[in-house]
Amino acid sequence: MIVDIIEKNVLFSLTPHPLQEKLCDQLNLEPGSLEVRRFPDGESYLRVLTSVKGANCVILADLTHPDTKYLALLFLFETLRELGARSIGLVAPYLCYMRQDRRFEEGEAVTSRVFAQSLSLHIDWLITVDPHLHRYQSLDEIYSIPTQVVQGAPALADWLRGQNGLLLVGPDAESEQWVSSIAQASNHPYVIGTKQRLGDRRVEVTLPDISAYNGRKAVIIDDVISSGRTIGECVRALKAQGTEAILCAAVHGIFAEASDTYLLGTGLQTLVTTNTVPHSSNEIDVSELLVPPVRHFLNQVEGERR
Ligand SMILES: O=P(O)(O)OC[C@H]1O[C@@H](O)[C@H](O)[C@@H]1O
Repeated sequence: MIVDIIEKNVLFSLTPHPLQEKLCDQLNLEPGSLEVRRFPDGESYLRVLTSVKGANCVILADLTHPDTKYLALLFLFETLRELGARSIGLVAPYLCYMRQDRRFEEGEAVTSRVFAQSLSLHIDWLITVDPHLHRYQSLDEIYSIPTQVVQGAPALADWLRGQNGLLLVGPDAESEQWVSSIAQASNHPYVIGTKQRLGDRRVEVTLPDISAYNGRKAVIIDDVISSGRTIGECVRALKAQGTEAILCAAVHGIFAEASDTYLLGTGLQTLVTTNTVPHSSNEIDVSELLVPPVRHFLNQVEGERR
């Protein structure tokens, strides 16, 4: 008997995401349908409404505020498996729990490692954009599944390319990896500041003397904006040196505790982010950067089947 192999690739997302439709269109994925709600006691209800028997499932997840979303995601992964999904991959454009990458104080949980170990138990592959790799060299140090990292820098460089008279500003040593590659690709000079973190919402940023770049617009570049204090401090330091035209472009705009409102109050003229995290500042689309790695993993699974 000859049995036809029917390839079925379905994309699910627990919450609306700006990349959902773009990825379905560009990768020819079927949009999966879910019923998700909360019971009065706060527990999650989840029902998969699309048939997934034999299908490769791609889950697109906004992992900001992960503690409120992670259990529902686990329910989704395990239910898809029970319903016969052939493979389950996760596209987490923003990968949470990457910043606590060591035990800074005795007794602290190294949450990046615990989270990675837990996620690795439920999925076959993971794709993310610019994870906060600071003390880890690669995701392989904490994830035991195949992973691919997409760099947001080319998308930011494209946005900056046609603009003249800019000075790119990285708030701290960590940001140099992104800022230097964006500066090179977009042909703008850059400077890097020094940051001292004094608490969750308290940082101090010092910038080098930028008088040689008088008259240029400053564009602060960072990977993630959470409390917004790093960017806010950068704005303050730029203003102290007489720079008034200040823009900010970041990969992941989490904007915790309405820090977008706080930032616009600091005198920032423009604030743009990529669409890794849904927000009104999402001017830079990264969908095209995500297509090749998703295709890679889907082809790999299909290759194994044949
Ligand atoms: O200052 P907030 O916005 O809270 O945190 C974001 C900053 O903290 C760092 O880990 C990031 O690279 C970024 O510079």
